[in-house]
Formats: sequence, C-alpha cells, structure tokens
Amino acid sequence: EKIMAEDSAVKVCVRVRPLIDVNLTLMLVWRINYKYLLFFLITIFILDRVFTSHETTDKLYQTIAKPLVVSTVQGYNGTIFAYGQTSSGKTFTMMGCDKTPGVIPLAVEDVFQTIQNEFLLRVSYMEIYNETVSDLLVDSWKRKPLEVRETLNVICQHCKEDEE
Ligand SMILES: Nc1ncnc2c1ncn2[C@@H]1O[C@H](COP(=O)(O)OP(=O)(O)OP(=O)(O)O)[C@@H](O)[C@H]1O
Repeated sequence: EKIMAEDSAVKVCVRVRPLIDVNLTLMLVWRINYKYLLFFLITIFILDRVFTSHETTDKLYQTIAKPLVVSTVQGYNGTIFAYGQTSSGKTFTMMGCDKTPGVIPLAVEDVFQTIQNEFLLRVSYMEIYNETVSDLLVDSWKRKPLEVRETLNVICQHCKEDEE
C-alpha cells in the first residue's frame, strides 16, 4: 500500500483516539455553556497520513514504522516518536499492552526476526518532558537531565571558528 509521499525524510502522521468517558462529560459541559460566542481558529496542516480511531496499532506500525525498521537494520538511521497532549494515546501507541502491543515491542520483535549472525544492537529509551530529556533506562532516583548537543564536538562550530 503506497500511501506516504516518498520525497520527504520526515513523515508526520496523526492518530485519532476514540473518545473516552471523560471527553464525553467535557463535551456535555461545553454544550451547556453554548451561549458564549465561539471563535474557530482554523489552521491547515499538511499530513502524510491520518489514522482513524478504527485503525489498529498494528496497521499504524505496518504503514509507518516497519519500513523504517527494515532500513535501520540495513544501516540507515531512523527515529519514530510520538507527540501529543496528556491522554492523547502516546503510551497506548508506543508501548501498548499484551493484547495490543505498541510500536516499540512490534519493532523489537521485527528487529530480532531480521538480524542474522553477529549484529551490534544499541538501545536507548528516552523521554522529552517539559523541554527536559531523560534517560528512562536509568533508575528514576539517579536520573539527571541529558545534555542536548548540536554537534559531536563539545565546542560548538562558531566558537571553534572564533578561536582559529
Ligand atoms: N487508539 C486508542 N484506542 C483505544 N484506547 C486508547 C487509544 N489511545 C489511547 N487510548 C486510551 O486512552 C487513555 C490515555 O492514553 P495514554 O495513556 O496512551 O496517553 P498518553 O498520551 O501516554 O498520556 P500521558 O502524556 O499523560 O502519559 C488510556 O486509557 C489508553 O488505553
């Protein structure tokens, strides 16, 4: 199935989550306060793919993550991350549960199905929360924010040029 545009290195997809009880209550409250004048701010986003609330995590994985997993095993770099407000379904999509495994366990399974012979596999598990990057493989009591570097060198390119 060829759904995604081939020409961009970055793909942006949206997954619509089904409504949960809290949302229904909030919608009811909103309807009661309907007397207020409403302004709609319309913003247009161009997306590579929208997954409806009826589409499964497995479908999402096969469409957007599997091709990346395959090319990563061939030596290319790839990143998949979920972004969204609280309760939007990031954990559901990325971790899932025993019944509905998420992108991470599906990818790990695929990687181990694909690799043969000797293979070096490095794994990092990070979270960006409130602009802070944390290593989730470190015990929470020992965890310190990770430093973000824009180059491999500790000295930035501009400072280096000034020094020369
Ligand atoms: N596509 C989905 N289908 C069914 N249930 C979903 C779906 N996405 C999320 N949910 C449910 O919605 C709730 C919130 O989802 P989840 O915990 O994944 O959100 P989150 O984005 O990780 O939130 P937080 O940022 O607070 O950690 C959970 O109960 C989860 O099971």
